[in-house]
Amino acid sequence: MSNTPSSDTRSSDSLITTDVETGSNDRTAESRATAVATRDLNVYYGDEQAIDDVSMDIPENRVTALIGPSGCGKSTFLRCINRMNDMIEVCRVEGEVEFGGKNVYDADVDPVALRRRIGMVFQKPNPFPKSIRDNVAYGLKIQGFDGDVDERVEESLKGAALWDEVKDQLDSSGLDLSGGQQQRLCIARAIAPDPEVILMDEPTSALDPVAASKIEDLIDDLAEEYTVIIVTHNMQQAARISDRTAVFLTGGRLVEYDDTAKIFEDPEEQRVEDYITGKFG
Ligand SMILES: Nc1ncnc2c1ncn2[C@@H]1O[C@H](COP(=O)(O)OP(=O)(O)OP(=O)(O)O)[C@@H](O)[C@H]1O
Repeated sequence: MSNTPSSDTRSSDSLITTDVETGSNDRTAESRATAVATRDLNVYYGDEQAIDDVSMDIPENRVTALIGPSGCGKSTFLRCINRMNDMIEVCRVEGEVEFGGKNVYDADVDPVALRRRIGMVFQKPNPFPKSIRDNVAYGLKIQGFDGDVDERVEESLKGAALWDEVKDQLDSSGLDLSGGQQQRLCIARAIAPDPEVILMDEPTSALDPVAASKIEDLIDDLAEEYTVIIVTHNMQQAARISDRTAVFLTGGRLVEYDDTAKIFEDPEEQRVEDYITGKFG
């Protein structure tokens, strides 16, 4: 969302070569059911068009990366999926986002219920000024969860690879954790309501390389259970962790969308090659 490049972002742009490591995970390339599909999606902020007629099928239980230069609409696209753009008054969405057999923009879709099924993790870790336990339990309370909250908190913290580090301090403030731990706490909070899809908007760009690397490993694990859609400026990160990559270019156009290895090793479009080899962006 920010317009400023951050520590782990632009520096890597010119490093993409044919040696770039892609598809290091164990997931196979077999075709998957579609978790989320957009159809003729157009998004405007007032008179300015931010997404231009994007139709895209996003596979379930895979990591899909959205890459492209600053301002090309990646965050806008991500926010359409769970209707976070509803919060922006000047934002207008045309077209469809299909999820769970419905267009999420249908009048009878409750955005709050939608966001329980499509969780979100932001660029800057944003824990609540509450205990670690309450941070994770927060969404459960809102949804009237009637199971064992402590058990779900433990499962979620384990799922976010944080349990071992915090199990003896669940009543301490989430704000006392390191940045990387805070981001994993936010991931635990996002997975506690047991969503199907997790949206991540540059989740490592505010973190040091070690913390970022832990989150990358975690994203790989999360794809076992969830569909992960991630915006990143860091092309090496996209190459390392994603199965599919969508390249957006100026004006919110989806220029190429394919298996990650294909995008990084043999893209169809010259503009995509120029972008990933650092000729612009
Ligand atoms: N809340 C908003 N109000 C008005 N215009 C906006 C708003 N958010 C984004 N835009 C505009 O929409 C376009 C796409 O922005 P968006 O943040 O989606 O791009 P991005 O690719 O995620 O950028 P970045 O990589 O810098 O985060 C830009 O021209 C931006 O200025």
